[in-house]
Amino acid sequence: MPVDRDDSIITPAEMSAIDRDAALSGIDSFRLMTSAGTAVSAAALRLYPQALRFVVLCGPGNNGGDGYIAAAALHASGAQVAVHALGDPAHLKGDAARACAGWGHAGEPLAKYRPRPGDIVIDALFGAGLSRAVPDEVAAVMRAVGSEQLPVIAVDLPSGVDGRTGQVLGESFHASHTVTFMARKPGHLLLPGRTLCGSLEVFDIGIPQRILAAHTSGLSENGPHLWAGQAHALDPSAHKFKRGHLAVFSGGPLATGAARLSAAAGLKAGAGLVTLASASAALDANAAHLTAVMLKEIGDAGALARWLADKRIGAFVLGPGFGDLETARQYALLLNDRALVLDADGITAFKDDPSLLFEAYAQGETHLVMTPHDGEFARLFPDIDADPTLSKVDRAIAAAKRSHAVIVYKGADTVIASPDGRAAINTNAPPWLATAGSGDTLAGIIGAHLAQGMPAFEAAAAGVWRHGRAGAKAGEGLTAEDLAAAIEPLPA
Ligand SMILES: NC(=O)C1=CN([C@@H]2O[C@H](COP(=O)(O)OP(=O)(O)OC[C@H]3O[C@@H](n4cnc5c(N)ncnc54)[C@H](O)[C@@H]3O)[C@@H](O)[C@H]2O)[C@@H](O)CC1
Ligand SMILES: Nc1ncnc2c1ncn2[C@@H]1O[C@H](COP(=O)(O)OP(=O)(O)O)[C@@H](O)[C@H]1O
Ligand SMILES: [K+]
Repeated sequence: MPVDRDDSIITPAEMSAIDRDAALSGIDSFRLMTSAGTAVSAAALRLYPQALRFVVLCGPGNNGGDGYIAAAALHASGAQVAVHALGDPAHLKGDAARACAGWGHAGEPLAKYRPRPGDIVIDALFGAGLSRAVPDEVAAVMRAVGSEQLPVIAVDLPSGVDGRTGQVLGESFHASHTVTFMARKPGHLLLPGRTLCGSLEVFDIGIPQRILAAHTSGLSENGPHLWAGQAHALDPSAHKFKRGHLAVFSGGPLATGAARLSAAAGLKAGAGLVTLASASAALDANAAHLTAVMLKEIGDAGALARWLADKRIGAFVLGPGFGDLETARQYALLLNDRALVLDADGITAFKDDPSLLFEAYAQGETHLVMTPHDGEFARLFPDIDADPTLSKVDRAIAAAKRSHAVIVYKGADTVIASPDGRAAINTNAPPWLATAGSGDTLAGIIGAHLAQGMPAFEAAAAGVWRHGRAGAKAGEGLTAEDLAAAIEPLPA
């Protein structure tokens, strides 16, 4: 897959490796810093031409170095500039020391900064090098700036946000704008980091694409580049079986709605046929509500085993509203050589013995997609969930490797991860997707993709993206029924 800096996401560790490689290939690191700091000053002048004063807060590392460059450029443009430093600037090293010398004015200590109306704060305290909770002195300035509601332009990352995880280490700035360099870091897209960045600008400081490509791990923002070539335009000679047959398992008589939402979404997402498999007790309730979706009586594992002789059924969705955990376990194990989306109760069914599920799906190409929310994730992967050092991306990848499944780790920052280490962070989901039945709809869309023969990672990534688009199109106040109706065609 070609590496595109617009889609790629690089960790701070990868950024350091890129930086080292750039230096080895003869690129002058001070020029990179100059380029970075100048981009920050340009953003400040562009966004806040009315500023009475730019206050640049400079830290002890290269993030601070970018700050000194920005301060000098703002001063040269005639703006009023004040610099406040954390620690003694005499201890700065390398490029940061050179940038500070270039600024050439005596700065004030950070603790002496008193925010005043008309200030625009440039946060150059910590970037990629933040390694622990910010000191109390920094937290106090963050609170003071926040209570004055001053605009903050963050250099690389809002200080306090961990670039690898998006978590806040102690306290952080809430930026109105963030200028980062080269490519986005996970902390710009994962929560809560995403909400603390304000508008995000990625500035190309001149590191060549080949160096980026050599160090990216396969993490990107979710989008059509991930399934390019896997989503086929409709063949004029298509018939319904060619467009894929999806089967969805219904819950009991009082819990049939979730599976119908999945089934309706699967049909709308492009499966040629969708069949709802229902035990006899729920047949009447389902029959009364189905039109285009077909209905089949499947009451136990024996009936399912007989039905599986029909190889045209390309994929299954098991879990939404299903209820009966023992039967869910039996069905999931019977389906182990078929493409399956396991959601909700289908996931919970394996909480006491997850390895039973993982071993059943270990053979061949990945053909299981699991769609846990936080609670379901913790049930199947309690140790991964409990490890505070892992980011949401790390957790999803570790879970995918262990379970031999594509993991769709849901939430406002859904992460899709494959056992082969590929991962994507989704960014197009509006908050009103948090509504009952929204996850059932997602499972149906992914099921339709699997039924059409898309590989599991691409099917899942495209499903999450279409789900987000449908949410945006249906708009605030949507219900899960509206969501299915708003699913748009998949761009080929
Ligand atoms: N990598 C690159 O190619 C480029 C990096 N640049 C800048 O360099 C930054 C990274 O620089 P550094 O690696 O020096 O890292 P930082 O400047 O983010 O911070 C590192 C310093 O802060 C200290 N530190 C970390 N956490 C602390 C805490 N909680 N309390 C007190 N001190 C703490 C460290 O001991 C170290 O001295 C990037 O964020 C970016 O702004 C730019 O100059 C452009 C080029
Ligand atoms: N704040 C949010 N912003 C965007 N998307 C969200 C948010 N909260 C939840 N979602 C999405 O909504 C869906 C909810 O799924 P789930 O928790 O299984 O609910 P349900 O079981 O009611 O269908 C998931 O796709 C999730 O990623
Ligand atoms: K910063």
